[in-house]
Amino acid sequence: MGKEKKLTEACKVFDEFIYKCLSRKEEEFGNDGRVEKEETTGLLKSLMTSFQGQTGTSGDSRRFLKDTILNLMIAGRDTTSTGLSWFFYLLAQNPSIESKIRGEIEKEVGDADWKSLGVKELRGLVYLHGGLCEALRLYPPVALEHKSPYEADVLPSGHAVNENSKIILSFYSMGRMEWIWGKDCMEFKPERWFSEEGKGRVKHEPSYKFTAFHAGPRTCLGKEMGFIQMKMVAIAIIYHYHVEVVEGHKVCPGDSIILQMKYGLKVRLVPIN
Ligand code: HEM
Repeated sequence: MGKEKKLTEACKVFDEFIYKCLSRKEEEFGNDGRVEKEETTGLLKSLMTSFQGQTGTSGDSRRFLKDTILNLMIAGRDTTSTGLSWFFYLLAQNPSIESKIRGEIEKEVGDADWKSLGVKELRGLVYLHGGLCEALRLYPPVALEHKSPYEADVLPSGHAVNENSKIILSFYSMGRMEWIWGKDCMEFKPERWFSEEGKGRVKHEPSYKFTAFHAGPRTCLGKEMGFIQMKMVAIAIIYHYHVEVVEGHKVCPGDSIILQMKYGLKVRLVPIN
């Protein structure tokens, strides 16, 4: 019926797609299904190597692998794309920051072969890193979280909770609280993330303060990967284009688990000469 039927059909499409990818890789490995460690490149091959013989709770090793891949796809897709949309929206409101980031990219990356860009080169892009952190602070893709305690407990605030309590955390609100981020908490300010110890270094903020990736034992496993993906896309766009939001286009959050834009982000890309 309705949404449930659509969801069941969508799950089937996902499963078929992932099983097909698995079959292709299995063919590469030959009939005995063994994967030699030295040959392993890419995420799928790495997972297949590490999961050999493991079945998870399903008791089926192929299903376990499929579910893990699906989990990574769901966790890592809309979060990074939503983070990037809000980042470009904020850049469009702050063209001077866009220019500073472009200057940094030209200095640190320049005409380098884009395909060979690695984590080392990305580390030097502190302005870009600060800008992305600001976008995630002001518009965290996972804006709300809820948790229930395992057993009755007392929170550090003094509030008593029991196993039926539902604790709602608003990362969106926390990113905009003056007592956490200071008087300029509503400003998009990449400099907030510069270390005071030395030029060109990023300031570390504890995950219980910068909560976009959650904190504690169930913190995001793909944080570093998410930053790498967002930086690669941001560099490629900012280096070549100035981004303008189309005049009159309405930007506001939609009603979804992920803080997506209700009407998307319509932009005009103006080539940089
Ligand atoms: C801007 C990008 C991202 C943001 C803001 C983000 C945010 C989060 C948050 C808030 C959680 C906690 C969810 C919860 O407890 O209910 C989480 C969990 C998780 N994330 Fe991310 N994420 C991002 C990118 C990624 C990427 C790229 C991957 C992997 C490809 C990934 C994999 C995961 C996984 C596997 C978990 C579950 C961890 C666990 O429960 O033990 N994330 N993420």
